[in-house]
Amino acid sequence: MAHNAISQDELIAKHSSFTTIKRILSYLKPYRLRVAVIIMLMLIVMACNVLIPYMLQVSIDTYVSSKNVQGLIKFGGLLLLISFVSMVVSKYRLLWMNELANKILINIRHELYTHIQTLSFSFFDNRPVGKILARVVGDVSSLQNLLNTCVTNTIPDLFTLVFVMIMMFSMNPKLAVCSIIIIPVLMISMFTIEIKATKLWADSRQKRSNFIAYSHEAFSGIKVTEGFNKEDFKAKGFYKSVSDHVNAFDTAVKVQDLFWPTVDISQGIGTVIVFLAGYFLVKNGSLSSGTLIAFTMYIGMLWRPIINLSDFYTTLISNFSAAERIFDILDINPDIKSDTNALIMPEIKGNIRFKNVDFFYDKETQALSNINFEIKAGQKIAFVGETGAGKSTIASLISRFYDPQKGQILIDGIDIKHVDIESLRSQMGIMLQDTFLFSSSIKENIRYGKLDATDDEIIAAAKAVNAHDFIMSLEDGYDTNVNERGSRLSLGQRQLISFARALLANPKILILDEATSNIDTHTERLVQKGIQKLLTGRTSIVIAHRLSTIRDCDKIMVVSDGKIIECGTHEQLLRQKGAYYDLYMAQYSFLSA
Ligand SMILES: Nc1ncnc2c1ncn2[C@@H]1O[C@H](COP(=O)(O)OP(=O)(O)OP(=O)(O)O)[C@@H](O)[C@H]1O
Repeated sequence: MAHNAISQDELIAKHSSFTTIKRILSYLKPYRLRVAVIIMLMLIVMACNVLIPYMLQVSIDTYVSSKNVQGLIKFGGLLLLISFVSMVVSKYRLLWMNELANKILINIRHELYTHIQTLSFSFFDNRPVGKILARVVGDVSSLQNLLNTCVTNTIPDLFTLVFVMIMMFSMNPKLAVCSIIIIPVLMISMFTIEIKATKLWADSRQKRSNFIAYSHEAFSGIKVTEGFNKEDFKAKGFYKSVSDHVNAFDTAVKVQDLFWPTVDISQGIGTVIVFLAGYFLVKNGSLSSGTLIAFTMYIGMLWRPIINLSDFYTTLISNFSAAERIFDILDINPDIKSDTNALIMPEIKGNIRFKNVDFFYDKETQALSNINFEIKAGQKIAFVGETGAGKSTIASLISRFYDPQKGQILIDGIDIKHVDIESLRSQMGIMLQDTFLFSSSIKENIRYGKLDATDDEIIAAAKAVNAHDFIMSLEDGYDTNVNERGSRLSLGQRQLISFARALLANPKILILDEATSNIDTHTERLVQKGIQKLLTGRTSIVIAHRLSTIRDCDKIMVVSDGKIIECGTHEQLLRQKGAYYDLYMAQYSFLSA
Protein backbone atom coordinates (compact mmCIF):
# COMPACT_ATOMS: atom_id res chain seq x y z
CA MET A 1 0.00 0.00 0.00
CA ALA A 2 1.33 3.42 -0.89
CA HIS A 3 2.26 5.89 1.80
CA ASN A 4 -0.36 8.54 2.10
CA ALA A 5 0.48 11.99 3.39
CA ILE A 6 -2.26 14.30 4.64
CA SER A 7 -2.31 16.56 1.59
CA GLN A 8 -1.99 13.64 -0.83
CA ASP A 9 -5.09 12.14 -2.46
CA GLU A 10 -5.69 8.46 -1.76
CA LEU A 11 -5.71 5.81 -4.45
CA ILE A 12 -9.20 4.34 -4.64
CA ALA A 13 -9.88 1.15 -6.58
CA LYS A 14 -12.41 1.85 -9.37
CA HIS A 15 -15.31 -0.45 -10.14
CA SER A 16 -18.15 -0.16 -12.63
CA SER A 17 -21.24 1.75 -11.43
CA PHE A 18 -23.26 -1.42 -11.88
CA THR A 19 -20.99 -3.42 -9.53
CA THR A 20 -21.13 -0.68 -6.90
CA ILE A 21 -24.93 -0.35 -7.06
CA LYS A 22 -25.30 -4.14 -6.92
CA ARG A 23 -23.11 -4.13 -3.84
CA ILE A 24 -25.12 -1.36 -2.16
CA LEU A 25 -28.33 -3.27 -2.89
CA SER A 26 -26.85 -6.51 -1.53
CA TYR A 27 -27.27 -4.99 1.94
CA LEU A 28 -31.02 -5.38 1.44
CA LYS A 29 -30.69 -9.17 1.22
CA PRO A 30 -31.09 -10.00 4.93
CA TYR A 31 -34.32 -7.97 4.92
CA ARG A 32 -35.97 -9.72 1.96
CA LEU A 33 -39.33 -10.13 3.70
CA ARG A 34 -39.50 -6.51 4.79
CA VAL A 35 -38.49 -5.36 1.29
CA ALA A 36 -41.27 -7.56 -0.18
CA VAL A 37 -43.85 -6.01 2.16
CA ILE A 38 -42.64 -2.51 1.31
CA ILE A 39 -42.83 -3.26 -2.42
CA MET A 40 -46.39 -4.57 -1.93
CA LEU A 41 -47.32 -1.32 -0.18
CA MET A 42 -45.72 0.65 -2.98
CA LEU A 43 -47.73 -1.24 -5.54
CA ILE A 44 -50.94 -0.42 -3.67
CA VAL A 45 -50.04 3.29 -3.53
CA MET A 46 -49.05 3.33 -7.20
CA ALA A 47 -52.24 1.56 -8.24
CA CYS A 48 -54.33 4.09 -6.28
CA ASN A 49 -52.49 7.11 -7.70
CA VAL A 50 -52.60 5.85 -11.26
CA LEU A 51 -56.29 4.98 -11.01
CA ILE A 52 -57.34 8.51 -9.99
CA PRO A 53 -56.85 10.24 -13.42
CA TYR A 54 -58.45 7.25 -15.14
CA MET A 55 -61.50 7.54 -12.87
CA LEU A 56 -61.64 11.25 -13.62
CA GLN A 57 -61.76 10.43 -17.31
CA VAL A 58 -64.60 7.96 -16.73
CA SER A 59 -66.55 10.41 -14.55
CA ILE A 60 -66.26 13.20 -17.16
CA ASP A 61 -66.95 11.05 -20.23
CA THR A 62 -69.72 8.94 -18.61
CA TYR A 63 -71.42 10.75 -15.71
CA VAL A 64 -70.81 14.46 -16.46
CA SER A 65 -71.79 14.17 -20.14
CA SER A 66 -74.97 12.17 -19.23
CA LYS A 67 -75.70 14.51 -16.25
CA ASN A 68 -75.95 11.46 -13.90
CA VAL A 69 -75.57 13.23 -10.50
CA GLN A 70 -76.23 10.14 -8.36
CA GLY A 71 -73.64 8.13 -10.26
CA LEU A 72 -71.22 11.04 -10.00
CA ILE A 73 -71.64 11.21 -6.17
CA LYS A 74 -71.06 7.44 -5.83
CA PHE A 75 -68.01 7.67 -8.05
CA GLY A 76 -66.71 10.69 -6.07
CA GLY A 77 -67.06 8.68 -2.83
CA LEU A 78 -65.06 5.82 -4.36
CA LEU A 79 -62.38 8.31 -5.44
CA LEU A 80 -62.15 9.70 -1.88
CA LEU A 81 -61.84 6.18 -0.45
CA ILE A 82 -59.02 5.34 -2.87
CA SER A 83 -57.19 8.58 -1.95
CA PHE A 84 -57.55 7.77 1.75
CA VAL A 85 -56.20 4.21 1.32
CA SER A 86 -53.30 5.59 -0.70
CA MET A 87 -52.50 8.15 2.03
CA VAL A 88 -52.50 5.62 4.90
CA VAL A 89 -50.50 2.95 3.03
CA SER A 90 -48.05 5.59 1.84
CA LYS A 91 -47.41 6.72 5.43
CA TYR A 92 -46.46 3.18 6.54
CA ARG A 93 -44.40 2.61 3.43
CA LEU A 94 -42.27 5.67 4.19
CA LEU A 95 -41.94 4.77 7.87
CA TRP A 96 -40.78 1.21 7.23
CA MET A 97 -38.48 2.28 4.42
CA ASN A 98 -36.71 4.81 6.62
CA GLU A 99 -36.34 2.22 9.36
CA LEU A 100 -34.84 -0.21 6.87
CA ALA A 101 -32.40 2.35 5.43
CA ASN A 102 -31.24 3.27 8.94
CA LYS A 103 -30.77 -0.39 9.93
CA ILE A 104 -28.64 -0.98 6.85
CA LEU A 105 -26.51 2.03 7.67
CA ILE A 106 -25.83 0.82 11.17
CA ASN A 107 -24.79 -2.51 9.64
CA ILE A 108 -22.43 -0.85 7.14
CA ARG A 109 -20.82 1.36 9.80
CA HIS A 110 -20.44 -1.62 12.12
CA GLU A 111 -18.98 -3.75 9.33
CA LEU A 112 -16.55 -0.99 8.42
CA TYR A 113 -15.46 -0.47 12.02
CA THR A 114 -14.98 -4.16 12.80
CA HIS A 115 -13.15 -4.65 9.52
CA ILE A 116 -10.79 -1.73 10.16
CA GLN A 117 -10.02 -3.22 13.58
CA THR A 118 -8.80 -6.40 11.90
CA LEU A 119 -6.41 -4.54 9.61
CA SER A 120 -2.71 -4.78 10.20
CA PHE A 121 -0.40 -2.13 11.61
CA SER A 122 0.86 -1.50 8.09
CA PHE A 123 -2.61 -0.17 7.14
CA PHE A 124 -2.47 2.38 9.96
CA ASP A 125 1.21 3.17 9.29
CA ASN A 126 0.20 4.32 5.83
CA ARG A 127 -2.90 6.36 6.60
CA PRO A 128 -3.54 9.43 8.73
CA VAL A 129 -6.26 8.67 11.32
CA GLY A 130 -8.31 11.61 9.98
CA LYS A 131 -8.63 9.89 6.60
CA ILE A 132 -9.99 6.76 8.26
CA LEU A 133 -12.43 8.92 10.24
CA ALA A 134 -13.52 10.62 7.02
CA ARG A 135 -14.61 7.24 5.67
CA VAL A 136 -16.30 5.88 8.80
CA VAL A 137 -18.17 9.13 9.53
CA GLY A 138 -18.37 11.31 6.42
CA ASP A 139 -18.58 8.74 3.64
CA VAL A 140 -21.07 6.54 5.47
CA SER A 141 -23.31 9.57 6.03
CA SER A 142 -23.20 10.24 2.31
CA LEU A 143 -24.15 6.65 1.68
CA GLN A 144 -27.08 7.18 4.06
CA ASN A 145 -28.24 9.97 1.80
CA LEU A 146 -27.95 7.66 -1.18
CA LEU A 147 -29.76 4.75 0.46
CA ASN A 148 -32.53 6.94 1.84
CA THR A 149 -33.21 8.52 -1.53
CA CYS A 150 -32.88 5.18 -3.28
CA VAL A 151 -35.19 3.20 -1.04
CA THR A 152 -37.70 5.93 -0.23
CA ASN A 153 -38.02 7.60 -3.64
CA THR A 154 -36.33 5.79 -6.46
CA ILE A 155 -38.02 2.42 -6.26
CA PRO A 156 -41.53 3.97 -5.99
CA ASP A 157 -40.68 6.42 -8.77
CA LEU A 158 -39.68 3.60 -11.08
CA PHE A 159 -42.96 1.85 -10.32
CA THR A 160 -44.92 5.06 -10.96
CA LEU A 161 -43.16 5.56 -14.27
CA VAL A 162 -44.03 2.05 -15.46
CA PHE A 163 -47.66 2.26 -14.24
CA VAL A 164 -48.21 5.68 -15.80
CA MET A 165 -46.76 4.53 -19.12
CA ILE A 166 -48.98 1.43 -19.12
CA MET A 167 -52.04 3.64 -18.49
CA MET A 168 -51.04 6.17 -21.16
CA PHE A 169 -50.34 3.51 -23.79
CA SER A 170 -53.60 1.72 -23.03
CA MET A 171 -55.57 5.00 -23.31
CA ASN A 172 -53.98 6.39 -26.45
CA PRO A 173 -50.72 4.96 -27.86
CA LYS A 174 -50.14 7.89 -30.28
CA LEU A 175 -50.35 10.52 -27.55
CA ALA A 176 -48.30 8.28 -25.25
CA VAL A 177 -45.45 8.15 -27.80
CA CYS A 178 -45.58 11.98 -28.09
CA SER A 179 -45.25 12.19 -24.27
CA ILE A 180 -42.03 10.21 -24.09
CA ILE A 181 -40.40 11.21 -27.38
CA ILE A 182 -38.09 13.71 -25.65
CA ILE A 183 -36.84 11.28 -22.98
CA PRO A 184 -33.94 9.74 -25.03
CA VAL A 185 -32.54 13.26 -25.64
CA LEU A 186 -32.72 13.92 -21.89
CA MET A 187 -30.92 10.64 -21.13
CA ILE A 188 -28.04 11.40 -23.51
CA SER A 189 -27.54 14.87 -21.99
CA MET A 190 -27.60 13.41 -18.48
CA PHE A 191 -25.01 10.74 -19.24
CA THR A 192 -22.71 13.33 -20.78
CA ILE A 193 -22.91 15.45 -17.64
CA GLU A 194 -22.47 12.36 -15.44
CA ILE A 195 -19.11 11.42 -16.91
CA LYS A 196 -17.65 14.81 -15.95
CA ALA A 197 -19.50 15.17 -12.63
CA THR A 198 -18.48 11.75 -11.27
CA LYS A 199 -14.77 12.60 -11.52
CA LEU A 200 -15.31 16.01 -9.94
CA TRP A 201 -17.26 14.58 -6.99
CA ALA A 202 -14.57 11.96 -6.36
CA ASP A 203 -12.00 14.76 -6.30
CA SER A 204 -14.15 16.83 -3.93
CA ARG A 205 -14.41 13.87 -1.54
CA GLN A 206 -10.63 13.35 -1.63
CA LYS A 207 -10.09 16.99 -0.72
CA ARG A 208 -12.65 16.67 2.07
CA SER A 209 -10.79 13.67 3.44
CA ASN A 210 -7.48 15.62 3.30
CA PHE A 211 -9.11 18.52 5.13
CA ILE A 212 -10.52 16.25 7.89
CA ALA A 213 -7.11 14.57 8.26
CA TYR A 214 -5.42 17.98 8.51
CA SER A 215 -7.88 19.18 11.17
CA HIS A 216 -7.55 15.94 13.14
CA GLU A 217 -3.78 16.14 13.18
CA ALA A 218 -3.76 19.87 13.93
CA PHE A 219 -6.04 19.49 16.96
CA SER A 220 -4.15 16.42 18.20
CA GLY A 221 -0.92 18.42 18.05
CA ILE A 222 -2.38 21.71 19.29
CA LYS A 223 -0.01 21.84 22.28
CA VAL A 224 3.03 21.70 19.99
CA THR A 225 1.51 24.41 17.76
CA GLU A 226 0.89 26.69 20.72
CA GLY A 227 4.20 25.80 22.38
CA PHE A 228 6.11 26.84 19.25
CA ASN A 229 3.80 29.78 18.62
CA LYS A 230 2.97 28.45 15.16
CA GLU A 231 -0.77 29.17 15.17
CA ASP A 232 -0.56 31.38 12.06
CA PHE A 233 1.42 28.77 10.16
CA LYS A 234 -1.09 26.01 10.97
CA ALA A 235 -4.03 28.33 10.28
CA LYS A 236 -2.62 29.00 6.79
CA GLY A 237 -2.35 25.24 6.17
CA PHE A 238 -5.92 24.81 7.41
CA TYR A 239 -7.14 27.65 5.16
CA LYS A 240 -5.49 26.03 2.15
CA SER A 241 -6.95 22.58 2.81
CA VAL A 242 -10.44 24.05 3.36
CA SER A 243 -10.13 26.17 0.20
CA ASP A 244 -9.02 23.14 -1.83
CA HIS A 245 -12.10 21.28 -0.62
CA VAL A 246 -14.49 24.18 -1.21
CA ASN A 247 -13.09 24.83 -4.70
CA ALA A 248 -13.38 21.16 -5.68
CA PHE A 249 -16.93 21.05 -4.28
CA ASP A 250 -17.84 24.24 -6.10
CA THR A 251 -16.57 22.94 -9.46
CA ALA A 252 -18.53 19.70 -9.01
CA VAL A 253 -21.72 21.60 -8.10
CA LYS A 254 -21.38 23.85 -11.18
CA VAL A 255 -21.27 20.85 -13.52
CA GLN A 256 -23.99 19.09 -11.54
CA ASP A 257 -26.25 22.14 -11.79
CA LEU A 258 -26.43 21.68 -15.57
CA PHE A 259 -28.84 18.83 -14.81
CA TRP A 260 -31.80 20.93 -13.83
CA PRO A 261 -32.05 23.23 -16.85
CA THR A 262 -31.72 20.10 -19.01
CA VAL A 263 -34.64 18.42 -17.18
CA ASP A 264 -36.78 21.59 -17.17
CA ILE A 265 -36.29 22.24 -20.89
CA SER A 266 -37.10 18.60 -21.70
CA GLN A 267 -40.25 18.72 -19.60
CA GLY A 268 -41.36 21.96 -21.29
CA ILE A 269 -40.77 20.59 -24.79
CA GLY A 270 -42.47 17.26 -23.88
CA THR A 271 -45.59 19.00 -22.54
CA VAL A 272 -45.89 21.30 -25.58
CA ILE A 273 -45.65 18.27 -27.91
CA VAL A 274 -48.47 16.48 -26.01
CA PHE A 275 -50.74 19.57 -26.01
CA LEU A 276 -50.22 20.17 -29.72
CA ALA A 277 -50.82 16.52 -30.60
CA GLY A 278 -53.81 16.38 -28.17
CA TYR A 279 -55.34 19.49 -29.74
CA PHE A 280 -55.24 17.97 -33.25
CA LEU A 281 -56.50 14.56 -32.04
CA VAL A 282 -59.47 16.13 -30.18
CA LYS A 283 -60.16 18.36 -33.21
CA ASN A 284 -60.37 15.42 -35.63
CA GLY A 285 -62.51 13.47 -33.13
CA SER A 286 -60.07 10.63 -32.38
CA LEU A 287 -59.64 11.70 -28.70
CA SER A 288 -62.28 12.51 -26.05
CA SER A 289 -61.82 15.63 -23.91
CA GLY A 290 -61.94 13.40 -20.77
CA THR A 291 -58.99 11.40 -22.10
CA LEU A 292 -57.05 14.63 -22.83
CA ILE A 293 -57.68 15.87 -19.24
CA ALA A 294 -56.60 12.47 -17.84
CA PHE A 295 -53.53 12.63 -20.10
CA THR A 296 -52.59 16.07 -18.81
CA MET A 297 -52.70 14.62 -15.29
CA TYR A 298 -50.59 11.64 -16.40
CA ILE A 299 -48.05 13.99 -17.97
CA GLY A 300 -47.56 15.56 -14.53
CA MET A 301 -47.33 12.09 -13.01
CA LEU A 302 -44.85 11.03 -15.69
CA TRP A 303 -42.52 13.99 -15.19
CA ARG A 304 -42.55 13.94 -11.40
CA PRO A 305 -40.78 10.56 -11.23
CA ILE A 306 -38.49 11.58 -14.10
CA ILE A 307 -37.49 14.68 -12.12
CA ASN A 308 -37.13 12.59 -8.95
CA LEU A 309 -35.09 10.01 -10.79
CA SER A 310 -32.84 12.74 -12.17
CA ASP A 311 -32.54 14.01 -8.61
CA PHE A 312 -31.58 10.52 -7.49
CA TYR A 313 -29.14 10.30 -10.34
CA THR A 314 -27.42 13.49 -9.17
CA THR A 315 -27.39 12.15 -5.59
CA LEU A 316 -25.98 8.91 -6.93
CA ILE A 317 -23.21 10.70 -8.79
CA SER A 318 -22.31 13.01 -5.93
CA ASN A 319 -22.31 10.17 -3.38
CA PHE A 320 -21.06 7.36 -5.54
CA SER A 321 -17.44 7.98 -4.67
CA ALA A 322 -18.42 7.72 -0.98
CA ALA A 323 -19.68 4.19 -1.61
CA GLU A 324 -16.52 3.39 -3.56
CA ARG A 325 -14.36 4.72 -0.71
CA ILE A 326 -16.23 2.54 1.81
CA PHE A 327 -15.97 -0.60 -0.32
CA ASP A 328 -12.31 0.21 -1.00
CA ILE A 329 -11.56 -0.23 2.71
CA LEU A 330 -13.82 -3.26 3.09
CA ASP A 331 -11.88 -4.91 0.25
CA ILE A 332 -8.51 -4.52 1.95
CA ASN A 333 -7.37 -7.85 3.33
CA PRO A 334 -5.36 -7.68 6.54
CA ASP A 335 -1.67 -8.47 5.87
CA ILE A 336 -1.61 -10.34 9.14
CA LYS A 337 -4.38 -12.86 9.55
CA SER A 338 -4.88 -16.33 10.95
CA ASP A 339 -4.64 -19.20 8.44
CA THR A 340 -7.93 -20.99 7.83
CA ASN A 341 -6.64 -24.04 9.70
CA ALA A 342 -4.53 -22.04 12.15
CA LEU A 343 -3.40 -23.76 15.29
CA ILE A 344 -4.88 -22.50 18.56
CA MET A 345 -1.87 -21.48 20.63
CA PRO A 346 -1.64 -23.77 23.65
CA GLU A 347 -0.95 -22.18 27.03
CA ILE A 348 2.33 -20.35 26.49
CA LYS A 349 5.32 -21.38 28.60
CA GLY A 350 7.41 -18.49 27.29
CA ASN A 351 10.29 -19.76 25.13
CA ILE A 352 10.95 -17.32 22.30
CA ARG A 353 13.26 -17.98 19.37
CA PHE A 354 14.18 -15.80 16.38
CA LYS A 355 15.72 -17.78 13.49
CA ASN A 356 17.45 -15.80 10.71
CA VAL A 357 14.83 -13.06 10.77
CA ASP A 358 14.90 -10.24 8.18
CA PHE A 359 12.25 -7.54 8.27
CA PHE A 360 11.47 -4.59 5.98
CA TYR A 361 8.75 -2.01 6.69
CA ASP A 362 8.80 -1.29 2.98
CA LYS A 363 11.18 -1.97 0.12
CA GLU A 364 13.46 0.87 1.16
CA THR A 365 13.43 0.36 4.95
CA GLN A 366 15.19 -2.77 6.17
CA ALA A 367 14.68 -2.60 9.92
CA LEU A 368 16.13 -6.00 10.94
CA SER A 369 18.67 -8.26 9.31
CA ASN A 370 19.50 -11.83 10.23
CA ILE A 371 18.31 -11.71 13.82
CA ASN A 372 18.96 -14.87 15.86
CA PHE A 373 18.38 -15.30 19.59
CA GLU A 374 16.67 -17.50 22.11
CA ILE A 375 14.89 -16.51 25.32
CA LYS A 376 14.05 -19.23 27.85
CA ALA A 377 10.68 -19.34 29.62
CA GLY A 378 10.54 -17.01 32.60
CA GLN A 379 13.71 -15.08 31.67
CA LYS A 380 13.94 -11.32 31.85
CA ILE A 381 15.64 -9.95 28.76
CA ALA A 382 16.55 -6.40 27.78
CA PHE A 383 17.10 -4.88 24.36
CA VAL A 384 19.22 -1.75 24.32
CA GLY A 385 20.77 0.33 21.57
CA GLU A 386 20.71 3.69 19.89
CA THR A 387 17.46 5.20 18.68
CA GLY A 388 16.13 3.70 15.44
CA ALA A 389 18.22 0.53 15.94
CA GLY A 390 15.24 -1.84 15.64
CA LYS A 391 14.33 -2.67 19.28
CA SER A 392 10.60 -1.84 19.01
CA THR A 393 10.46 -3.67 15.68
CA ILE A 394 11.63 -6.87 17.42
CA ALA A 395 8.85 -6.38 20.01
CA SER A 396 6.23 -5.84 17.27
CA LEU A 397 7.30 -9.05 15.53
CA ILE A 398 6.95 -11.11 18.74
CA SER A 399 3.33 -9.92 19.04
CA ARG A 400 2.89 -10.63 15.32
CA PHE A 401 1.87 -7.10 14.44
CA TYR A 402 4.00 -7.71 11.34
CA ASP A 403 5.34 -10.88 9.70
CA PRO A 404 9.05 -11.09 8.85
CA GLN A 405 9.88 -11.40 5.15
CA LYS A 406 12.52 -14.03 5.96
CA GLY A 407 13.13 -16.38 8.86
CA GLN A 408 10.93 -17.71 11.64
CA ILE A 409 9.73 -16.61 15.05
CA LEU A 410 8.96 -19.53 17.35
CA ILE A 411 7.16 -19.45 20.66
CA ASP A 412 7.50 -22.71 22.59
CA GLY A 413 8.77 -24.20 19.32
CA ILE A 414 5.66 -23.19 17.30
CA ASP A 415 6.04 -20.83 14.34
CA ILE A 416 3.70 -17.95 15.25
CA LYS A 417 2.87 -17.45 11.57
CA HIS A 418 0.70 -20.57 11.76
CA VAL A 419 -1.16 -19.91 14.99
CA ASP A 420 -4.48 -18.22 15.55
CA ILE A 421 -3.70 -14.54 16.24
CA GLU A 422 -6.30 -14.11 18.94
CA SER A 423 -5.07 -17.15 20.87
CA LEU A 424 -1.53 -15.76 20.65
CA ARG A 425 -2.18 -12.12 21.50
CA SER A 426 -4.55 -12.96 24.36
CA GLN A 427 -1.55 -14.48 26.17
CA MET A 428 0.79 -11.56 25.51
CA GLY A 429 0.98 -8.09 26.89
CA ILE A 430 2.74 -5.15 25.33
CA MET A 431 3.21 -1.79 26.97
CA LEU A 432 4.27 0.82 24.49
CA GLN A 433 6.30 4.00 24.86
CA ASP A 434 3.14 5.97 24.22
CA THR A 435 0.84 4.88 27.05
CA PHE A 436 -2.72 5.07 25.79
CA LEU A 437 -5.62 5.54 28.16
CA PHE A 438 -9.23 5.72 27.03
CA SER A 439 -11.45 8.61 28.05
CA SER A 440 -13.24 6.83 30.85
CA SER A 441 -12.63 6.20 34.56
CA ILE A 442 -9.36 4.88 35.98
CA LYS A 443 -11.24 1.76 37.02
CA GLU A 444 -12.44 1.08 33.47
CA ASN A 445 -8.97 1.71 32.07
CA ILE A 446 -7.45 -0.88 34.40
CA ARG A 447 -10.33 -3.28 33.71
CA TYR A 448 -9.36 -3.15 30.02
CA GLY A 449 -6.72 -5.79 30.92
CA LYS A 450 -9.46 -8.25 31.95
CA LEU A 451 -13.01 -7.23 31.10
CA ASP A 452 -14.63 -9.45 33.73
CA ALA A 453 -12.34 -8.35 36.59
CA THR A 454 -14.04 -7.47 39.87
CA ASP A 455 -13.41 -4.12 41.60
CA ASP A 456 -11.34 -5.95 44.23
CA GLU A 457 -9.08 -7.44 41.56
CA ILE A 458 -8.63 -3.97 40.03
CA ILE A 459 -7.68 -2.44 43.37
CA ALA A 460 -5.31 -5.34 44.11
CA ALA A 461 -3.55 -4.82 40.76
CA ALA A 462 -3.24 -1.07 41.40
CA LYS A 463 -1.84 -1.72 44.87
CA ALA A 464 0.69 -4.20 43.50
CA VAL A 465 2.20 -1.60 41.17
CA ASN A 466 1.94 1.14 43.82
CA ALA A 467 -0.67 3.12 41.93
CA HIS A 468 -3.35 2.86 44.62
CA ASP A 469 -2.24 5.82 46.76
CA PHE A 470 -2.14 8.37 43.97
CA ILE A 471 -5.47 7.08 42.62
CA MET A 472 -7.10 7.49 46.03
CA SER A 473 -5.76 11.05 46.27
CA LEU A 474 -7.79 12.05 43.17
CA GLU A 475 -11.22 13.59 43.74
CA ASP A 476 -13.21 10.55 42.63
CA GLY A 477 -10.63 7.85 43.33
CA TYR A 478 -11.00 4.93 40.93
CA ASP A 479 -14.00 6.64 39.31
CA THR A 480 -11.98 9.70 38.25
CA ASN A 481 -12.34 10.31 34.53
CA VAL A 482 -8.90 10.52 32.90
CA ASN A 483 -10.10 12.51 29.83
CA GLU A 484 -9.07 11.78 26.26
CA ARG A 485 -5.75 9.88 26.11
CA GLY A 486 -5.47 10.30 29.89
CA SER A 487 -4.63 14.00 29.57
CA ARG A 488 -5.96 14.57 33.10
CA LEU A 489 -2.96 12.63 34.49
CA SER A 490 0.81 13.05 34.46
CA LEU A 491 2.80 10.78 32.13
CA GLY A 492 4.15 8.81 35.09
CA GLN A 493 0.66 8.33 36.52
CA ARG A 494 -0.57 7.09 33.15
CA GLN A 495 2.21 4.53 33.11
CA LEU A 496 1.36 3.32 36.60
CA ILE A 497 -2.21 2.74 35.47
CA SER A 498 -1.02 0.86 32.41
CA PHE A 499 1.14 -1.34 34.70
CA ALA A 500 -1.96 -2.22 36.72
CA ARG A 501 -3.80 -2.94 33.48
CA ALA A 502 -1.00 -5.26 32.30
CA LEU A 503 -0.83 -7.04 35.66
CA LEU A 504 -4.56 -7.70 35.54
CA ALA A 505 -4.26 -9.17 32.05
CA ASN A 506 -1.68 -11.60 33.46
CA PRO A 507 0.10 -12.25 30.13
CA LYS A 508 2.53 -15.15 29.70
CA ILE A 509 4.93 -12.92 27.79
CA LEU A 510 5.22 -9.26 28.71
CA ILE A 511 6.94 -6.62 26.63
CA LEU A 512 7.74 -3.26 28.19
CA ASP A 513 8.77 -0.88 25.43
CA GLU A 514 10.36 2.11 27.17
CA ALA A 515 7.56 1.74 29.67
CA THR A 516 9.48 3.27 32.53
CA SER A 517 10.90 6.19 30.55
CA ASN A 518 8.45 8.73 31.92
CA ILE A 519 8.77 7.85 35.56
CA ASP A 520 10.93 10.17 37.66
CA THR A 521 13.56 8.78 39.99
CA HIS A 522 11.28 9.03 43.01
CA THR A 523 8.35 7.31 41.28
CA GLU A 524 10.76 4.84 39.72
CA ARG A 525 11.82 3.66 43.14
CA LEU A 526 8.17 3.46 44.08
CA VAL A 527 7.28 1.27 41.14
CA GLN A 528 10.38 -0.93 41.11
CA LYS A 529 8.73 -3.41 43.45
CA GLY A 530 5.55 -3.24 41.38
CA ILE A 531 7.50 -3.89 38.20
CA GLN A 532 9.27 -6.82 39.83
CA LYS A 533 5.86 -8.21 40.67
CA LEU A 534 4.72 -7.57 37.11
CA LEU A 535 7.71 -9.37 35.63
CA THR A 536 7.93 -12.44 37.84
CA GLY A 537 6.50 -15.72 36.63
CA ARG A 538 6.52 -14.74 32.97
CA THR A 539 8.94 -14.14 30.13
CA SER A 540 9.65 -10.43 30.10
CA ILE A 541 11.24 -8.28 27.47
CA VAL A 542 12.29 -4.82 28.48
CA ILE A 543 13.30 -2.16 25.99
CA ALA A 544 15.04 0.63 27.78
CA HIS A 545 17.30 3.58 27.15
CA ARG A 546 17.89 4.12 30.84
CA LEU A 547 20.38 1.31 31.50
CA SER A 548 20.06 1.56 35.28
CA THR A 549 16.66 -0.09 35.01
CA ILE A 550 17.85 -3.27 33.28
CA ARG A 551 21.02 -4.13 35.16
CA ASP A 552 19.60 -7.25 36.79
CA CYS A 553 18.21 -8.76 33.55
CA ASP A 554 19.15 -12.37 32.74
CA LYS A 555 20.41 -11.29 29.36
CA ILE A 556 20.96 -7.95 27.64
CA MET A 557 21.06 -7.73 23.84
CA VAL A 558 22.56 -4.71 22.15
CA VAL A 559 20.88 -3.81 18.88
CA SER A 560 22.56 -1.66 16.28
CA ASP A 561 21.43 -0.89 12.79
CA GLY A 562 18.96 -3.82 12.71
CA LYS A 563 21.47 -6.40 14.05
CA ILE A 564 22.25 -7.86 17.46
CA ILE A 565 25.87 -7.00 18.05
CA GLU A 566 26.36 -8.01 21.69
CA CYS A 567 24.64 -10.33 24.14
CA GLY A 568 25.33 -11.13 27.81
CA THR A 569 24.66 -10.08 31.39
CA HIS A 570 25.36 -6.54 32.58
CA GLU A 571 28.67 -7.57 34.13
CA GLN A 572 29.76 -9.65 31.13
CA LEU A 573 29.01 -6.81 28.73
CA LEU A 574 30.82 -4.25 30.85
CA ARG A 575 33.87 -6.52 30.96
CA GLN A 576 33.70 -6.88 27.17
CA LYS A 577 34.18 -3.09 26.85
CA GLY A 578 32.21 -2.97 23.61
CA ALA A 579 29.09 -1.06 22.53
CA TYR A 580 27.20 -1.68 25.79
CA TYR A 581 30.15 -0.42 27.82
CA ASP A 582 30.24 2.76 25.70
CA LEU A 583 26.50 3.31 26.12
CA TYR A 584 26.67 2.70 29.85
CA MET A 585 29.69 4.93 30.38
CA ALA A 586 28.08 7.71 28.31
CA GLN A 587 25.01 7.64 30.58
CA TYR A 588 27.06 7.26 33.72
CA SER A 589 29.31 10.22 32.93
CA PHE A 590 26.26 12.25 31.89
CA LEU A 591 24.51 11.51 35.20
CA SER A 592 27.59 12.11 37.34
CA ALA A 593 28.62 15.30 35.45
N1 LIG B 1 5.95 1.98 10.74
C1 LIG B 1 7.13 2.14 10.18
N2 LIG B 1 7.25 2.31 8.86
C2 LIG B 1 8.46 2.46 8.27
N3 LIG B 1 9.63 2.47 8.96
C3 LIG B 1 9.57 2.31 10.29
C4 LIG B 1 8.33 2.16 10.97
N4 LIG B 1 8.61 2.02 12.29
C5 LIG B 1 9.94 2.10 12.43
N5 LIG B 1 10.53 2.28 11.22
C6 LIG B 1 11.96 2.37 10.95
O1 LIG B 1 12.57 1.15 11.37
C7 LIG B 1 13.79 1.37 12.04
C8 LIG B 1 13.75 0.73 13.44
O2 LIG B 1 12.76 1.41 14.22
P1 LIG B 1 12.40 0.98 15.70
O3 LIG B 1 11.21 1.74 16.11
O4 LIG B 1 12.36 -0.48 15.80
O5 LIG B 1 13.69 1.53 16.49
P2 LIG B 1 13.99 1.55 18.05
O6 LIG B 1 15.31 0.92 18.24
O7 LIG B 1 12.85 0.99 18.81
O8 LIG B 1 14.09 3.12 18.30
P3 LIG B 1 13.73 3.96 19.61
O9 LIG B 1 14.69 3.59 20.67
O10 LIG B 1 13.92 5.37 19.14
O11 LIG B 1 12.32 3.64 19.95
C9 LIG B 1 13.99 2.88 12.07
O12 LIG B 1 14.85 3.22 11.01
C10 LIG B 1 12.60 3.45 11.81
O13 LIG B 1 12.71 4.66 11.11
